[in-house]
Amino acid sequence: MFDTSPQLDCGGRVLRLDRPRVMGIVNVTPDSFSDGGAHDTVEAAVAHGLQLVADGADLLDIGGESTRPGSAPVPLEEELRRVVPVIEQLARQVTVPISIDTFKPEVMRAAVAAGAGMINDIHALRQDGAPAAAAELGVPVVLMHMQGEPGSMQDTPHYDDVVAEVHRFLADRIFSAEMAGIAKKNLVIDLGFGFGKTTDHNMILLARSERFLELGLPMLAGMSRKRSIGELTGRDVPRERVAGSVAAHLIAAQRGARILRVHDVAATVDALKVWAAVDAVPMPRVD
Ligand SMILES: Nc1nc2ncc(COP(=O)(O)OP(=O)(O)O)nc2c(=O)[nH]1
Repeated sequence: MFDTSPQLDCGGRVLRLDRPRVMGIVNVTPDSFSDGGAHDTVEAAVAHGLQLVADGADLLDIGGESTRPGSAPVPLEEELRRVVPVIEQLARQVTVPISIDTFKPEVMRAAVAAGAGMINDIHALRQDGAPAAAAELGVPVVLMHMQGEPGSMQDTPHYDDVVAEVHRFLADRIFSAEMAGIAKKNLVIDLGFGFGKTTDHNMILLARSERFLELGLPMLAGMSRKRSIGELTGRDVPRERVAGSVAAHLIAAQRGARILRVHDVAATVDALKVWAAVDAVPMPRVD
């Protein structure tokens, strides 16, 4: 069922998947929905990445383009200007793997050349040139489900069966990636919480996320501070959605997610320590 090779080789930096791992988010953007502008200089982004590693992050995800609902695309040169120096400096200062959150093949190439060891593609390699770039770079790739485009995806998301449709999409993207020459052991799936989905859709996917383990790949979950958490908790301010985010990611971990993409690393690491202690208790013998 679940891929038995419990690790990813991220450009020489190994990410073990024997237990849920925490991916710390470093958004080098002026407009990310929850922390836009907080780390949009190289110095601030590097300092934030170092802090997240100190807080216990097992890997970092560097993003130079906000994909929040209604966001506008960022030109290639601007995205490169934002992320490459941050990756270069962090790769020299931390030993954990670094992921690049992009769907542009040119950014993938520049980021890996700068020291990134994983590609996090919210478009699941659908951009022209992305499959070839990912195959040539040979680093793990996150394939995420999205319905529509960030600019309009939350207008009227609709599914006849959200689980079946997301499952079918991911199975198709896995096949397409393998046809492009990407080894299956280098693939990670992501249900894409909040990407063309209502809160009901997100909760159905979270509740049924074990269904996706049959695809035989590690699963990433990313609900951190998102609108659905705000709707469920009544917390309008994204930074105030920590407890709800931690709860959602614990549930995702219990249902098989092995990478949790979060803003609040310390709180998530603490919660996983409690979960691991309970998870370690042996099942009672059934004689
Ligand atoms: N694989 C994956 N990547 C993602 N990248 C960005 C966001 C959006 O969150 P954030 O980066 O905090 O906001 P913004 O896109 O506004 O920078 N969510 C995901 C996600 O759920 N999964």
